[in-house]
Amino acid sequence: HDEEFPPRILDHVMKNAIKGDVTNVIDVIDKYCWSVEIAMNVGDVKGAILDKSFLEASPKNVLEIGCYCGYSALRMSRLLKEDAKIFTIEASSQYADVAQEIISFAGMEKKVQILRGLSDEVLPTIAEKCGVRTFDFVFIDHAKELYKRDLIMLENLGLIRQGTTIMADNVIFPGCPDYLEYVRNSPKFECTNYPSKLEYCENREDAMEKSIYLP
Ligand SMILES: Cc1ncccc1-c1cc(O)c2nc[nH]c(=O)c2c1
Ligand SMILES: [Mg+2]
Repeated sequence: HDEEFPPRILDHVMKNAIKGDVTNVIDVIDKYCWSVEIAMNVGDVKGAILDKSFLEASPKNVLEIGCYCGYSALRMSRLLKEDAKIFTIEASSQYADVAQEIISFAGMEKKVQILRGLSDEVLPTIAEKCGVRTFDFVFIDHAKELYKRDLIMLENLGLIRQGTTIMADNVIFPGCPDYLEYVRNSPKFECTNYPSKLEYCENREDAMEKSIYLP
């Protein structure tokens, strides 16, 4: 991916969005990505699917794996209930720097905490570091080859509980066949597929997969 997109979107947001207005920041990012250049945000169409599952779950503790520029963290933060929080893991310090700026510009820095590092390095200590026992909602949107490994890690570390909702982006494109096979064949997960399109595209199929953990 174009390494230079993050600084460009940050600059565009600072110049064109309303400081402290999270809905406007989201809208400005979507308009830019539809009109100027595609970026790997979950986007507005799949974002609406994420919103709906998020509201149904009404979570207190939220985990995101793959923050990128903070777009999906902002989408979820605007729907958070009182004293709820989002913890988002980002391995790229360049992405994390930009995400921090965008999240702060939108006024959501108290609701979203970025954890810098690789998911398999952050997850083992996240409970005590963040003062969280289990997560109520998890959004997986990082590298497709790590989805299955990280879900198994969440289970083994006891970071998900009876009823936790796990949403996964890109289960068609780029696609994560081993993850899908794992959750759909496991008796511990109730899965629902939401067909959609790749962000900011009209003609490429993608989908989100919702998995409710029922151990
Ligand atoms: C945008 C895009 N274009 C062509 C090929 C792949 C992608 C793409 C789309 C996404 O939503 C992604 N989400 C998380 N991590 C990714 O690597 C990723 C990549
Ligand atoms: Mg994605």
